[in-house]
Amino acid sequence: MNGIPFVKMHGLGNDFVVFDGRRDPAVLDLDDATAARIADRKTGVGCDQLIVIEPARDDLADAFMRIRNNDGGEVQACGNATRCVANIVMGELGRKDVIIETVVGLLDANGLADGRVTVDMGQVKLDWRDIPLSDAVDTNHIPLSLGPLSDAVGVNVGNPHGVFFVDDAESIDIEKFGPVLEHHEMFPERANIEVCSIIDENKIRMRVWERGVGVTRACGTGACAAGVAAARRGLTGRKVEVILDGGPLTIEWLPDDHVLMTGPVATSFSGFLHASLLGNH
Ligand SMILES: N[C@H](CCC[C@H](N)C(=O)O)C(=O)O
Repeated sequence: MNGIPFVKMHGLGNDFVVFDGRRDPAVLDLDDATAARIADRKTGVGCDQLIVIEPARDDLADAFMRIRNNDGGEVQACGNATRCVANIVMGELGRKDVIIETVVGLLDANGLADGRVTVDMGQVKLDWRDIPLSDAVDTNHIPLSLGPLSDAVGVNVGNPHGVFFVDDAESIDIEKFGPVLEHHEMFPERANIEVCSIIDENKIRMRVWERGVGVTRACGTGACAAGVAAARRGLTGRKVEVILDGGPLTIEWLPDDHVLMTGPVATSFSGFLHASLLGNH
């Protein structure tokens, strides 16, 4: 069978096509259009994010992870994919602690006995300039409202998030409000939009509209943003379980502003990408 090998993986249903650019240089330096073609759920393999594992640049890292959304755009962070890539690298190296490099820094990952993976997603940023926002506002109360959503919390987890709290997250038409908020002028780099309801001081229900993708079953960086936002508002403690459409993630916001995310990894299938999808006819 010819073609470029890939592995189809997911984290709570947030799904990925994972290529190994260390072995297949043809998948290095993909352009946005090619990435979108591969991610297309009808004529490509189909995924929320397209991931390419590359050789590490930093001597401390075991591998570099490049992340592209379903729309082909390259982004800075993807928590669920980080667990999947870490799981691959742990298997290659035969150890449970690995370091995954991204465009925004080094992420420590640790494999647990139950098969889940904990990733230190780095230090969250809370200043308006770092979200980023277009106005110098208090990021704990962003003056943004649309329909039933108002008073967002801005959090950067390597990527931008706008977190809204409501009484019942399930009742919000996120397909209607998500795209408008994703592209709102308040977010110069657009934003991932989370809609959350507090179950108790240790548990949050969250749904997500992802930048460059749409509604996904789970978003690791979004869960980190929701956990931090809830703690900032005094709605929960600093360690919470975030219940996503696809299942739970455990999030802990440490005193040094690092955020730990723990969750599962799953592999669906392996395959071979036909060269025509790479634009090589
Ligand atoms: N699903 C990913 C988030 C991808 C974020 C991406 N949509 C962006 O544009 O930042 C996660 O598990 O963290």
